[in-house]
Amino acid sequence: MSDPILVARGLTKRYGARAVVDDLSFEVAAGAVTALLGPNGAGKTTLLRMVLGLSRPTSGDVLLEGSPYRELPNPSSVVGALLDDHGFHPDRSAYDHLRIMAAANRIERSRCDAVLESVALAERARDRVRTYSLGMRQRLGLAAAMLGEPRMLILDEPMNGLDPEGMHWLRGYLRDFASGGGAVLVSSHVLSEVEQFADEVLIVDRGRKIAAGALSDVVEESSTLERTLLALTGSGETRP
Ligand SMILES: Nc1ncnc2c1ncn2[C@@H]1O[C@H](COP(=O)(O)OP(=O)(O)OP(=O)(O)O)[C@@H](O)[C@H]1O
Repeated sequence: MSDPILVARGLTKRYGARAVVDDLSFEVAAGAVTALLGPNGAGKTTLLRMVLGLSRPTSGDVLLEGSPYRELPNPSSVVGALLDDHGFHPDRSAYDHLRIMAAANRIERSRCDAVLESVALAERARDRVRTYSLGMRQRLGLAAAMLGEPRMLILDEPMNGLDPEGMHWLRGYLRDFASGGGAVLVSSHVLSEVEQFADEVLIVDRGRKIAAGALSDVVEESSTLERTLLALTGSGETRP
C-alpha cells in the first residue's frame, strides 16, 4: 500500500455517554478506493464530518497529509467532499455555483469549465439547478469537490437514489480518479454497491471497527462477512 493520505488514531465521538464513533484507527491510501461500510446509524457520517473538520472528536485525531483538516493551508487541494446536503441554490446555474466557489477559494475560473466537462455537465452548465435530476445534482456536487484539484475525494452515500446508469457512471469516475493516484473514501450501507469497485474496505457498526483490509481478502472470508453483514442488516438506530 502506498503512503496513506488519511490517518485516524483512536478517533472517538461521544454524545453524552454514547460513543457514536468508538476508538477507530485506520488509514486511507492514495491510488485506491476505500469503502466505509456500515448500517444506518453506524457512525459513518459522524466519522466523515470529523475528517472534514465539521465536528470535533471527543478524543483521538484524524490527519490529512499529516495535519488536521482545519490546519491545512489549502484544504481544497487536499480533499474534496460530497456530503448529503449540497446546499445548491435552485435558482442559480451550475456554472454560477462553481464560479462563486472558485472565487472564494482563490481557484482559477478556468477550473469551472474543466470540472463541468469532467462530470459531463458542460452542456447544461447555464441552466438553473432546479431543472436538474438527482444524478445531475450529484455530478455538480462532484464537480464542486474537484474544483481545487484535490488528492482525495470523500463521498457520503453518493449512490443513494441514483439509477443504475448513474451508479455505473459514478463508479467509473471514482475508479479513474484512484487510477490517477487519488484517494477515495466512499461510504455506503450496501456491500453490493461498493464491491464492484472498491479496493479496500472498512466495516463499522455502532461506531466500532468490525473488519478492515483489502476487499478481496475480506470477501475471501465471505461466510464471516456475510454473517457480519446479515447481522448489520436491519440493525441501526432503532436497536436497543
Ligand atoms: N448531533 C448529534 N447528537 C446526538 N446524536 C447524534 C448526533 N449526530 C449523530 N448522532 C447519532 O449518532 C449515530 C450515528 O449517526 P451517523 O449519521 O453518523 O450514522 P451513519 O452511519 O452515517 O448512518 P446513516 O447511514 O443513517 O446516515 C446515530 O444514532 C445518530 O442518531
